[in-house]
Amino acid sequence: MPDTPQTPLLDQVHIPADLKRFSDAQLHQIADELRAETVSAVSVTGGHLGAGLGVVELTVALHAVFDTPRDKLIWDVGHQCYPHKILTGRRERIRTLRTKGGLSGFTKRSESPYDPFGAAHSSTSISAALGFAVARDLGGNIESGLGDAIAVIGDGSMSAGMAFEAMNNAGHLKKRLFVILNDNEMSIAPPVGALSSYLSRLYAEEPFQDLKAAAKGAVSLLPGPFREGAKRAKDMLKGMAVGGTLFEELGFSYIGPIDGHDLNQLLPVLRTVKARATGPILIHVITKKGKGYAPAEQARDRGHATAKFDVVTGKQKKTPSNAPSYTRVFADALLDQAARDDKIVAVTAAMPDGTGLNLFAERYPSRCFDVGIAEQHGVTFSAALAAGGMKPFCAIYSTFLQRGYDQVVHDVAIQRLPVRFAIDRAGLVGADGATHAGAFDVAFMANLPGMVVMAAADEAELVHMVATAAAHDDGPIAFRFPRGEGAGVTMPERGEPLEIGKGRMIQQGKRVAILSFGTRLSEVIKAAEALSARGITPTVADARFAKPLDRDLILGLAADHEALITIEEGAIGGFGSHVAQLLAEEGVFDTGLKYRSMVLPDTFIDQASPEDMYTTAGMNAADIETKVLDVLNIAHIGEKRA
Ligand SMILES: Cc1ncc(C[n+]2csc(CCOP(=O)(O)OP(=O)(O)O)c2C)c(N)n1
Ligand SMILES: CC(=O)[C@@H](O)[C@H](O)COP(=O)(O)O
Ligand SMILES: [Mg+2]
Repeated sequence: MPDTPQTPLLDQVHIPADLKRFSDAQLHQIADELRAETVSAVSVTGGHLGAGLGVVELTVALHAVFDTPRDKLIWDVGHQCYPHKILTGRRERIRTLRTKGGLSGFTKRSESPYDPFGAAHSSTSISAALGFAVARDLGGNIESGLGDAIAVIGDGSMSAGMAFEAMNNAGHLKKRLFVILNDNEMSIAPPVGALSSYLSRLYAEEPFQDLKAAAKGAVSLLPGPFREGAKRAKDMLKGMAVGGTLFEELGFSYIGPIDGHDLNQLLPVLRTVKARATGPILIHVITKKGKGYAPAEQARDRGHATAKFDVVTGKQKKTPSNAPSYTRVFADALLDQAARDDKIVAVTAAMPDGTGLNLFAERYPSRCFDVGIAEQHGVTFSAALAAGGMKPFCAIYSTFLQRGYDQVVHDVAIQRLPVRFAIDRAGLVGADGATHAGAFDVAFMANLPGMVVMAAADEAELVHMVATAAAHDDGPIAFRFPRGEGAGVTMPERGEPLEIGKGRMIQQGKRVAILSFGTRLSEVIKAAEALSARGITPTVADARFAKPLDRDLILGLAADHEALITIEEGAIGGFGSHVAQLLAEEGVFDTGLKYRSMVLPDTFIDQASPEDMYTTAGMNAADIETKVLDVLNIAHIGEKRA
């Protein structure tokens, strides 16, 4: 594939309506050009590549047949939407994907009227499409108009409970609605579970589409070529009982499987359903993740996500790392614990590589469970594993754990079951932006009675926290750690369980104490060094625990200092709120203590590098220094930021 693609037809497409001027044969060429443009753009920005390449033809066909933005096209997750962005007026900015001030890597309402519903977490598209269909039928009125509603959902995302909740509701409401099931036999990792096997069976039987259509009398819904095949199949079917697909049982008409890379199939099918559908229809398309770009097709994850790369060789341009990633440190520490305790089991919700549990699965296949994109189930499953005498480590990104929150409360915390939550991607994550920020877990975990909540200040601490969690049998426990590489500290040979609810002193100083929870500690230390150079040496401590709080440490710091500042990589309502509550309850504020809490601001921060995002959040060393000077009333305005 060339580095700078020639795109003579694509150059004439500024909005999707332009596609309607081209013949079907020309649409084939546009699809080829769109694929090349997508590869070229992602080579510059990095990002989600494979999923977009797999839906190039589908994107062209949907936009050529339907009338967006009046028709609402809703991409599940949204990680496959780069070709859609190119066709919907954002081509000029496509090489800003996932960068500060640039295009989001997902669909986003504020970005374009062609993104009617934002996403980034999976399995929401059918609910959203149904909502638009119902709003349309009830006379809803929005600027872009309300036409058809089309959800495009992948086979991995289809496995989540939410998708089936929506199918159940849609089948009942019988609204005209289109669900395109984009089946590429991949999630981020190979998909798991019975639904995945079911889908494979659906298309393993070649004449299936004909047989099914004939059996259900849906022949008239199919375009010419299929109709003939179906009639032939009907003859073959005489006397043969064919059961409905799962989707038909849920009230959908089922069409497929069809080849999602063949516009000669996609265009007539979409045109037919657009002209004739009255109720909910599921169109099952078969595609290849990474289609058309060999390095993606051949990658283990089919090019799911990539760093910047060289288009010709496919070689990724990764910056060399100085320390192991937190994820890797967690994975190794867990393996170490698991080697000594055969009750330890691990649970991931479709993120084996992202959580590092792929290593656990390799070593202990029968003790590792990928439950698919099913965080709610994963949490309750872990709760029952704990109830059954196992020691589950439930490894879920902070942002995705939000989806399993009632299960955390109802199934884990209320029953005081010792589930160990390994919360990866805590804090601001960078290019994935606000949807993936691990901002809320401290707030939503630490308010639960009986939940222990820890944050690792560095990778050595993480090893100890894994050991602490393994040893903790008296109720649930959670530890959080960020995306990316560790601080490069000396690693302990082995993790040692920490005393629950005890922090540690880092340096003793005067006047002001900074109490850090999590990996901002390195910024705190930088700030402390800068302040020392000014003659103010702060006390620095690492809280380790947000729940239970180290009361002695906190009350001691409050008693011995004029001011106390807490800092954490989380939103309002987290560690700092618990500290404030303690100080208030103990009457410490009455004694005149100056208290400040540094938390993420009460806004959603758009994508940028994590460093830039923390600058926006006002949580880097310079901000901490400023906070200290402010609280001590030391004049500095203009001086530091000039
Ligand atoms: C609730 C939730 N859990 C996990 C993820 C992480 N994730 C993003 S894409 C993806 C795989 C989706 O697979 P599929 O829907 O088949 O799309 P494909 O990438 O194959 O096109 C996963 C697990 C997510 N975005 N949302
Ligand atoms: C789309 C999605 O949700 C994932 O692919 C996510 O982008 C992975 O993030 P990490 O790169 O932090 O694993
Ligand atoms: Mg898939």
